[in-house]
Amino acid sequence: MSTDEQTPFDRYRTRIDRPLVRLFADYGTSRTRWLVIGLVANLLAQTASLLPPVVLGTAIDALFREETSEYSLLFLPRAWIPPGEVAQFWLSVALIAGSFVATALFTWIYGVSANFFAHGVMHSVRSDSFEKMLRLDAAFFDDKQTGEVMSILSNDSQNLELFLDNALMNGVRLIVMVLGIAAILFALNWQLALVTLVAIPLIGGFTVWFMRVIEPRYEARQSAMADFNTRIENGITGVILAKVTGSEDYEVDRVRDASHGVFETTMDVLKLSYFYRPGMELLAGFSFAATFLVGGYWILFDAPGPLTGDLSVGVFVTFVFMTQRFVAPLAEVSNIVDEVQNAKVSAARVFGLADIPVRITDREDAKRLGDPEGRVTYEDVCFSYPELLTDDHGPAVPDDETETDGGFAALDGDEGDDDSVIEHVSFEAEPGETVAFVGSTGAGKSTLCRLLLRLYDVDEGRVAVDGTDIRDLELASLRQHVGYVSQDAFLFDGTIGENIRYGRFDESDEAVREAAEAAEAHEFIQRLPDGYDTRVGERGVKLSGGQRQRIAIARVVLQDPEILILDEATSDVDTDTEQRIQASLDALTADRTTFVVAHRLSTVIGADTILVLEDGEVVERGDHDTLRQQGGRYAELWGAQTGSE
Ligand SMILES: Nc1ncnc2c1ncn2[C@@H]1O[C@H](COP(=O)(O)OP(=O)(O)OP(=O)(O)O)[C@@H](O)[C@H]1O
Repeated sequence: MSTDEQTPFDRYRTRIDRPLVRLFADYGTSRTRWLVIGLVANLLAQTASLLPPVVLGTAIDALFREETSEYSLLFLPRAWIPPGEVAQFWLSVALIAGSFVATALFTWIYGVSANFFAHGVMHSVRSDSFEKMLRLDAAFFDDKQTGEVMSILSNDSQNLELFLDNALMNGVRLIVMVLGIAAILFALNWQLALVTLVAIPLIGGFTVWFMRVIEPRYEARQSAMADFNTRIENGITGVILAKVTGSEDYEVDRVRDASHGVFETTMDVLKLSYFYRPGMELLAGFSFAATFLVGGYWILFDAPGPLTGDLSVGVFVTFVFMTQRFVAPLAEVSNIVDEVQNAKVSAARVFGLADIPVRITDREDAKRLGDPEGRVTYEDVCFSYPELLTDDHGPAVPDDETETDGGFAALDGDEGDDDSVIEHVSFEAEPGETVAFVGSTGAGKSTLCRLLLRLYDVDEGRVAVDGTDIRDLELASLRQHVGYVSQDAFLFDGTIGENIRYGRFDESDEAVREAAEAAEAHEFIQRLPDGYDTRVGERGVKLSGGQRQRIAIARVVLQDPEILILDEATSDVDTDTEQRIQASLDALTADRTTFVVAHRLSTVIGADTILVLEDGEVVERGDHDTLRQQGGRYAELWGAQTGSE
């Protein structure tokens, strides 16, 4: 995917307004308790940590100097201060020790609560994003979206986590520190406080500028990361193809290019970050140096320049300590800004995914498909694959709220019917009948099957089961009654038993074995070292194509649906096995409505109806004998395959 090509994710992402506010609104509110406890504890921890320098300053002036002044503390009522230097000394010790203990205790409370909040939010974000991904229309996965989704689940989740547990709490700490310190310094000596705090507006201005210029760079980096993930994903999935075509160098170059994109965009971010970070430290350092210079001069000589009054050593020491205390959190502003910016972009991507409308879903008044008889009707069905709109096709994002196509547009539309995959197809399959789709490659056979599963919706006409439009049925109940064995039988990493049981998780071992027997799979499974407990490897790579297909057939036998789709279900097995499977398939399909897609016409001889498709249109229909006698396209195909006239 080139970076100038916008994916639906990009399109919905750019519409997200204030993503971090939405993060709190959607995910934070149910966990406010933890957030509030965390914030309060953080506040108390930071306040307690400010006490020691104040107590130290007072102790210096009231106890340790020759000319002592009165012992008074900003936060302690005068009546609570004991008379006598020794008692005051012990009070100081107790206050300093107590504030360290309080800081430790509140830091622990805030750490635990803040993390409960942050990780709780992340848990929900991750699970919701995955669920959303799984519920997206099949058409999304026709495009290269996997890398994007992977990025959201890993990279973006991590960014949000950093924001929620680091940036948020450090931000609060920073605000408490700066405000708390400013208040204390102003109360102690407002003139010197002005000198110390003069850097604050500069720091603020510098930060606002930085946030403005860094945001587009973060977006570019995130996008480059997603491109890279997509490339890697593709590279790993296609590793065998790359090997057998000797294209390793080509793949490596493509990944290298994508990686270089990540490198360049990351450097763009870092160059600016590393300008900002030392800049911030310098400004904070100036504040410290200015305080030391002005305060030191004041004590050594007299109030400098326009400043007036006295400055005691104790107050000066408190200033020096306090200024240092706020230099450190200020230097952290850069990290906080980094994390906030990253999180903004990531949250927008998370909500970009969340906002992609799902078109193929249950209608509000959808009916459950009970125990269907299995009559299937296609009425004047037209279909073309939806295209995820790019700029060439107009905006994918609905311009007004009435448009609900979810960023899809059918390819035909205004551009004529050139891209139509199915054109005005009508037929009916009575319960228990077998209908075969034959025709040259790309004629639309598999597409017709996918329409019955509602992986896509028809553009015109309707597909009905027992007379009800499948768009009016609950999707799950429809799919429960339609079994599907496709050309490329997919297996999950897991055991053979688990794969047969997939979708019917409660079935007994006995039922699994019977299903395998019906699919002619039991024999080879038994010969495997761990039988039904043998792991099949990622995507089932440890099994042959034919073995995978037989497991997929066993899965559908176990499902026991009223309607069955066998889309080249036996294309990967040898003729011998095919004949054996065919016998069991015949038993399986006898009383079910069955759709068979097959290139080997010998497998469809027994079908009640054979539909011959050409470019999405039914050009011939009838049973085997009728079609052979017609001497048309079917007879031609039959002749080519069998060598007979
Ligand atoms: N997911 C998709 N997105 C866009 N176009 C598709 C998609 N799947 C198939 N097509 C196109 O639709 C047309 C019909 O494809 P389909 O898979 O239905 O053909 P088929 O008759 O089953 O072919 P085969 O015998 O090779 O399996 C083809 O032109 C194909 O390029």
